[in-house]
Amino acid sequence: MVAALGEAQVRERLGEVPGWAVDGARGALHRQLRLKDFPSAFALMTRIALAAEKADHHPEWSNVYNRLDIWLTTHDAGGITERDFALAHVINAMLED
Ligand SMILES: C[C@H](O)[C@H](O)[C@H]1CNC2=NC(N)=NC(=O)C2=N1
Repeated sequence: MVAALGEAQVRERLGEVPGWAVDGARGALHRQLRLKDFPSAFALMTRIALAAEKADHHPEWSNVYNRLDIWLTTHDAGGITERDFALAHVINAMLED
């Protein structure tokens, strides 16, 4: 089991994952994206879903048309862990393609 990172550790590491912020109320990393349209948003969600399943680490998210909100938190640890930063990195890399 992975341990939740402390608040200071999380803030220190935020610089590694541009675009992500801490959502304190949810105890999660949060990023909001606006894609070109719904197919673009859903295509990205499909890619994220496959990567998440492979890593056995799954996002919380909300999609409205071209907007996608993603929260990364580790339910087993009750907070933000290395696994959330790892998935944030993977998502950011997808956005660079
Ligand atoms: C049994 C399975 O490995 C766990 O339930 C995994 C699945 N995906 C998960 N995803 C997230 N975000 N947090 C978890 O703690 C988690 N746990």
